[in-house]
Amino acid sequence: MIARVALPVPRAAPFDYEVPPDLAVAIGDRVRVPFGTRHMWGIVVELAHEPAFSGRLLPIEATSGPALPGSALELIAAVARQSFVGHGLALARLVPPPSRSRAREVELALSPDAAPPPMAALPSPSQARVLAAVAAGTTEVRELRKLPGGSRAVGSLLRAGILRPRRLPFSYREEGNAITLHPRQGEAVEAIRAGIGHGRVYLLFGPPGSGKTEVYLRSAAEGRTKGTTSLLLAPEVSLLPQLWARAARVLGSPPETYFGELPPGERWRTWDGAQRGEVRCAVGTRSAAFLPLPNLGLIVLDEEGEPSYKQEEMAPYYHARTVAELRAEREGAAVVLGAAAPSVETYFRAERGEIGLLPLPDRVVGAPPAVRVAPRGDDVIGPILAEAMGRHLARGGQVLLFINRRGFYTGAACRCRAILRCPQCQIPLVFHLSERAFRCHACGRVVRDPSCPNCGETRFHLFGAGTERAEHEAKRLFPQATVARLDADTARDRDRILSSVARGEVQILVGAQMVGKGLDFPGISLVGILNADQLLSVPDFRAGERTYQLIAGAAGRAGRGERPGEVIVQSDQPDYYAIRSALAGDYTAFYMEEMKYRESLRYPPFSRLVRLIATGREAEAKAGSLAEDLSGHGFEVLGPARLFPRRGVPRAQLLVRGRRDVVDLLAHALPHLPPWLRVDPDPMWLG
Ligand SMILES: Nc1ncnc2c1ncn2[C@@H]1O[C@H](COP(=O)(O)OP(=O)(O)OP(=O)(O)O)[C@@H](O)[C@H]1O
Ligand SMILES: [Zn+2]
Repeated sequence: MIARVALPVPRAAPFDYEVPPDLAVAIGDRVRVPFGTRHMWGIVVELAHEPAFSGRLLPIEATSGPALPGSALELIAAVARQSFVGHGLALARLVPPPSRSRAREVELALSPDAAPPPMAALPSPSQARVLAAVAAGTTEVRELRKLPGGSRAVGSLLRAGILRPRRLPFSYREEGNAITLHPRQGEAVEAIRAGIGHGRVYLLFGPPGSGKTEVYLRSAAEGRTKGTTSLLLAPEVSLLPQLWARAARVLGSPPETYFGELPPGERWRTWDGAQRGEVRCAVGTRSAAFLPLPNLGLIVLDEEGEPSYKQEEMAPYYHARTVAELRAEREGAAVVLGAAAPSVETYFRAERGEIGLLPLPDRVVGAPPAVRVAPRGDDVIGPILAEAMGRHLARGGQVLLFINRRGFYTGAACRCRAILRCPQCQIPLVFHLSERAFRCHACGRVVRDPSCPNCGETRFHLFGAGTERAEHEAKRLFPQATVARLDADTARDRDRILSSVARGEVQILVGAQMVGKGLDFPGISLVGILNADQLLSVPDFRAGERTYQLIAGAAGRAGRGERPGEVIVQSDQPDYYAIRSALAGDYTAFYMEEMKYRESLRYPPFSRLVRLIATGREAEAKAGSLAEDLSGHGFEVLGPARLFPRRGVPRAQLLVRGRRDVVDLLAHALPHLPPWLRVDPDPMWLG
């Protein structure tokens, strides 16, 4: 017997190995094989009697763990094809390796009102000490082990199911009172329920606070009564605690979690549980779209327009929406794309009837906020915003300040007018106060005492504002208030920060991207968007769409409770269509204008783009001859354009523009990619 094994090497077809007679090997099995002078783990994708390879075949050495289901193998093969990488590489990057889950924190597994354990199971003195400590709030295993007999006691309590590992990092709790759906919500749930099992795709389109999340959860609950499972995806880890807590309330039991930052043991636990059919519902970020839940009935992408749904850092490049739709086709799952500001591509499909449109036109809580523009001026927090902050704080409201850059100063200029740049990536360096140093946001390099490469000067004029500076200004203006900052640099404390905002202990929350989305904090009455124009300065065909999404999303955080909401947008270009329509909360007005622009330049949805990135020596020249080649084959090619180097490696890109079939045509034209070339279909960003 021959096994074809997909190995984690780029762009290679599966390799043939011999199955030793004493080893049982099935499709989907993880196997260890010799490869060159090394050993590698791969996955069996096919069994055959005749080898396709004429040389001597080497035997499989070992197998490990449960087999991957066929549906997951095929799904990942389809994703690998679309992003021009080998099946083995895609499997290695998308399927977590088996790993033991180690509890770092524990909690009591019994609810307080549960029946006491039987006499025979009463804890020993050391177990009693551990239980008392957990009940008193010590949840870290490291601390509990320090108690006399603690190590063994923690282990036996975990095995007995009296303690359980805490599913970090979620401490957010949602108190449940039953909600009666509004008629529009009820209709949406009904439509989605009917689509489960038929692979239908819907756009659930409603402004912030229109009750979309409630619809996702009720649909998942409907699916559960039909015996199907659900996947609920959010664009950011920071949104998972709330989604998790609300899902636990509506579904009656907590969902599992899956996202890149989870410790390996936890990731494997969720994946393996899904494979075994033990998971009914999971919440996660884009990578959770691959979780092999059997009987998948529903996949939800909340805030589907968010670019973070696209994996663009590492092959296989994929968009969680595409993965969801592949699963709709193959597994019959209904897909719900929820958004207040959908991507233009998705709205276009809904408008043409290619996917179902489920509108939720009204806010279910509070009234729409009052939105005002204020000139940007020289202050990070201008006088109009400062006045409003004072007013809201005095009344006990919470304030959210949104700024799209992190760091303190976002640029440094020399007297000779040179801008301080990363020596390897050429992008402007950002000053971070926390490190008292400059940092490159592309490669992470830290520069402590820079001097001008042009004239040697060591003093610079610092300009621009990021989250750190906004935090600093907020503290200066309101010394009595508790100010917290949530951005990629404080993400480790995310759970603590969000919980204290939820408890009302933080008066002013300053944040980048991640605070602008679906957070639902009823205490926030004022939202200030510090520099709306900054969003537009990105030279990209999605700049307008991003601007609309970020303003509308951040504005949607205001006034979700009893207090009426107010939004102040600092901008010097309030008449620019993306800003004007975001201020009015009018997505369709934005969409109409945006479509004119996209059509005039033939950008998506009027075409499909594929980005080809050449890296390494002679990148531009290689891209140039590839461009000639592809043009010769009838492709419309834009470029080559030189990109900023990344970590000192030169880069250049081509864009290929075509119709729906352009990815397939290109795959035919480029059957063997050279190692210096990467292919990213439907790119989010072109720069
Ligand atoms: N039918 C309803 N009756 C009363 N309250 C509701 C109803 N539906 C939802 N809510 C509540 O209204 C608030 C907003 O709803 P939800 O979070 O579902 O809206 P959303 O559209 O998902 O918002 P966003 O897009 O801003 O995240 C929540 O606190 C939710 O519990
Ligand atoms: Zn750099």
